Amino acid sequence: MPLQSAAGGRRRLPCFTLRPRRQTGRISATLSHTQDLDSTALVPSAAVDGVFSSGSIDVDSVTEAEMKENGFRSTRRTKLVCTIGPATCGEEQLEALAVGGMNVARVNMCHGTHEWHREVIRRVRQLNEEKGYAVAVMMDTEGSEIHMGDLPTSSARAEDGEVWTFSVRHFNQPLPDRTISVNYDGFAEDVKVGDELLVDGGMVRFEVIEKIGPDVRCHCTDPGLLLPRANLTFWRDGSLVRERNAMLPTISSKDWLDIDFGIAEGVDFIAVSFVKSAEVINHLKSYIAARSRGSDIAVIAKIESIDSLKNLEEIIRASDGAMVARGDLGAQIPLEQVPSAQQRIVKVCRQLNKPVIVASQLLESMIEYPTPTRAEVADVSEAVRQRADALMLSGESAMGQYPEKALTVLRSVSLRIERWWREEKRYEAMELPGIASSFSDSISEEICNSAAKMANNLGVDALFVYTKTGHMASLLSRSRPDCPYLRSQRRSSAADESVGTHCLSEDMESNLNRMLASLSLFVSCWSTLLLIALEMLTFRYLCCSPSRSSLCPDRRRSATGAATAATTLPRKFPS
Ligand SMILES: Nc1ncnc2c1ncn2[C@@H]1O[C@H](COP(=O)(O)OP(=O)(O)O)[C@@H](O)[C@H]1O
Ligand SMILES: C=C(OP(=O)(O)O)C(=O)O
Repeated sequence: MPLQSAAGGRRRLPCFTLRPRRQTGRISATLSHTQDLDSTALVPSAAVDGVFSSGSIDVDSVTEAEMKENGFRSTRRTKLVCTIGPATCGEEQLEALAVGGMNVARVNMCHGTHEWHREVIRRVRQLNEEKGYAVAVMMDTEGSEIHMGDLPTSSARAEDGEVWTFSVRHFNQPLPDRTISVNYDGFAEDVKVGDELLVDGGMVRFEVIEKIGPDVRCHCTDPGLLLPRANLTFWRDGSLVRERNAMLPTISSKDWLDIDFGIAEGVDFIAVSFVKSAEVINHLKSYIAARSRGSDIAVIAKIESIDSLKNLEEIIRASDGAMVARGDLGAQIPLEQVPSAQQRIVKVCRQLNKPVIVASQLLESMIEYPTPTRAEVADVSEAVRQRADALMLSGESAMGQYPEKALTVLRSVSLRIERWWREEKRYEAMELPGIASSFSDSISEEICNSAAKMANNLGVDALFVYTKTGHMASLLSRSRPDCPYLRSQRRSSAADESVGTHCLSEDMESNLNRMLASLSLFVSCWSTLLLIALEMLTFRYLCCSPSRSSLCPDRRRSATGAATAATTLPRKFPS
């Protein structure tokens, strides 16, 4: 369905943005698991993203297709992040991912040049503009990790018993045979003979057998594939050696240049690698605010180190979201602790109302094979069951042979588990401690918790939230209602109003009536659509008989200033 632009022109509007700053009046991408119609903010998980404005509902073309195919309640809530690399950087490949449900394109600054990343970002924006997708862009910083340099080929294989040299010398390509450059000058000084050297968290293992100046000769003990710029950690007597590494700044001078690039390119998210404390997040946020006034680039903290686990709550509070970066995390803590760390991070994010991405090796075997292992499917299912907001593909989409198939697996497993959750766990209470810092916030929180519960108990098709800042919508999504919600956000900045998006009236009833009329276009196949609407300004409970097409308000006001409304939308077309 072509969508009505805020300015009145007919065009498709990308849904799913993080912010409307350059695309005011369009739907923008979120990481929200909850799909909200009007995702102009980074909303934690649960709804259909889109904007209700000027009497129309704007959703991106993929969500629109999903709504038509699966119905409101079964639209996908789990957002999908794809790392873009050589396998997916072309226009056609990017479009195939967008069609397949990619919500966020991630570019990893560890690889590629600014020109390469700029071109990818331009292509994503162009797809949004021209074809109605709403794919957000996430820039991931390299961070101050110790890693290998580039390899002469896209990968190399280290075999059992082979001797390889890790060197801090600056080589001209091609590198000598079985030689790997290391980015950290202190490496040769820090390691000791007998240390264990883990590539990519243990995908390949070596033992240090000799140090010769800048060269460290190692014996391969666990063979495997070496990928360019893979992370390196070294272990001594069973413990990670991290003293020197822990002293490195979280954001290196190269990262600052990349961040400037990201700000200039208007990325939607900046993911910060190896965050150790909340301080760096606050610092980056101030930097972004100073560099680009009015910018709402969301800062995602990658939880991938012992320090980040130690300071988890304060880091998540300071950030706009978090990523469970299991690749590097698994190199810093024993592998068997990664699942419980993931569960903890997801839970803290849910509680603090911050979106969380579960990343790395979800479908690792699909780098080479067209079908995932059963264990990988179980891993994806578990992340969805934990109610993570988003799942991320890394090598599977960046350099794998089956990026689209991997995305299809993520999408179908997410949909299946979400449905299972709705059907089987319908009345399971959520453990959501209060997070409000004021009485009025507490009111919002209680309303949202109750509305989600009511929506689940009544089996409603959608929640409608009328929100000024997006806060109510975000609180609603924290409760992960079974149904999607539609967000009407009344924008208030001068910039927004100047392009005519300040379009909702104070009269909730008329907003709802207009929204219902628009909604009927999406729900032609259902007999009724039961809605609950929330508004903070006035308390109203609205309902209407299934046979009436407009709201029949049973209005009750209270001094608290909270509001809910429920209505049914009649069948529009014969089944
Ligand atoms: N921009 C790029 N250019 C080339 N290769 C890339 C790019 N982005 C990702 N890759 C490849 O995909 C793999 C997985 O991507 P990612 O998880 O982002 O990187 P890493 O594991 O190195 O942190 C990388 O190891 C690299 O081989
Ligand atoms: C996502 C991760 O980060 P990167 O790809 O930058 O190593 C990870 O370590 O899991």
